[in-house]
Amino acid sequence: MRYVSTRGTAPSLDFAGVTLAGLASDGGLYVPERWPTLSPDAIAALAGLSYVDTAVAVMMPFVEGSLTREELTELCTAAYGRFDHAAITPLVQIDHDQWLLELFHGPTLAFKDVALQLLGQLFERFLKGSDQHLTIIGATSGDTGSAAIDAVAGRAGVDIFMLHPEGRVSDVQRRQMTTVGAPNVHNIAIRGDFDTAQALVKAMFNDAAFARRFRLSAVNSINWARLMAQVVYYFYAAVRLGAPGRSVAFSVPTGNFGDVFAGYVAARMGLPVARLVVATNVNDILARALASGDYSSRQVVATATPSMDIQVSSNFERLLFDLGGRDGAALAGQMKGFEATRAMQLTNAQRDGAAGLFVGERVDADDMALAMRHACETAAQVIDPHTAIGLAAARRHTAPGVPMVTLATAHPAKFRDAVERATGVRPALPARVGDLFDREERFTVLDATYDAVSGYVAAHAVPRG
Ligand SMILES: Cc1ncc(COP(=O)(O)O)c(C=O)c1O
Ligand SMILES: N[C@@H](CCOP(=O)(O)O)C(=O)O
Repeated sequence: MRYVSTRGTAPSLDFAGVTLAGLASDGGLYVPERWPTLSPDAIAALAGLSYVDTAVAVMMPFVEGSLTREELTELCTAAYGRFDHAAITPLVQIDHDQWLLELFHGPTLAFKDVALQLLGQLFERFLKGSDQHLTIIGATSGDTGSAAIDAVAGRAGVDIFMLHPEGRVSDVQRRQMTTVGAPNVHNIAIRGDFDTAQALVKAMFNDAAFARRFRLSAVNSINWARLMAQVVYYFYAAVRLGAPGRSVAFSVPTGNFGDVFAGYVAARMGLPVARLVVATNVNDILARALASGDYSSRQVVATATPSMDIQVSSNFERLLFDLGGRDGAALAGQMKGFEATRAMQLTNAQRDGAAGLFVGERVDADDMALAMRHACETAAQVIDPHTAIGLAAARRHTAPGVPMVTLATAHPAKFRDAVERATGVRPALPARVGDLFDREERFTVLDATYDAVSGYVAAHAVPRG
């Protein structure tokens, strides 16, 4: 499988190449040159398979040329060996048509582990025998950071620099990042919001001199391998609910548009997906874009769902590319315009294409709290605030007879204060992170400027040999 950039001019790469590169050299994002498909018979054959076997069947077409089936199986077995539920991503029914897909049984208690545990394995595999040192730079609104750090902490040949917005992540999220003592982990709290952190990371990739000096790589969902691994659980859940004979709808709490884009990929691969509900908090750029075509970024508002406090959704570019006829030059122009003005209008093809599958829903703080109480009272489920945004949106779009699956993206204990405020229940931290509040924190606070951040990375990273 070859991969092409959404902005049309970066060289096409194989799977190993895109995994190590992260962002394309023209500033675009890599996507497969075509969508592989699974026939209804192949989807039916997934019934009863373990998570690892499902993962191998779904991901194999994407890694062809870079990994054998045996190698992929080995990497998936190692990646999912640290999850504390035998099903890896179990489904929980909460009423007749509503389900939760629990994605938080990995080491850092959020859906990010599903992809990042695999990405850690992939980095090790693709760097084997190379004397190149990898400098991973990433931005997090809380969950990617801890999952990525867990995946690469202590690994030889890799340093990770993770930017988070100072004071805008939960105490559990911050400590999961800042109490990891491994010397290859560098936490940076920036005086700014997540969008600024993400822009700084992209600026380092786009700084040709900087990118020549260090072998940069990405752990954010700009890295294609992240999304590929997330496609798997859409198949795993839908097959358990009757696919390919029955269509299934998904509601996805959304920020950077990675998780829900993985659902789009599953649909492009042939999974019968009835609807993808793009659930946002009041930072609703995506809900507005899907409703009116107006993709214009506003000031980020801090909410009880900090991981979704995002106004520039990185992966939306991948959707616009695919729906706009895969015209890299046109998309590059559209994105450059957005970068300059923080506003753009979707084309008719992009709007109409999205309308067939996606629907956007903005959920405010009151409806989020109501959804948390509803899950507690009717199904005895304590859910985290991000999942509650998804559930509230799901309940507005459930059609009789079509199973609606809300992606439960984080363990409620990561957001104990918000859960307690809404439900009166204070979720206990699972034993695997039990001593989090006894460990010493280590991070550097920097101004959100390019010079401050790139200077810090340059001073601590290992240059190319
Ligand atoms: C708990 C949680 N829910 C939802 C999201 C949004 O996911 P995405 O950025 O893939 O849209 C995030 C952050 O990515 C998250 O950490
Ligand atoms: N919510 C995310 C933001 C980064 O998203 P990513 O999926 O692109 O890594 C987080 O938790 O950091």
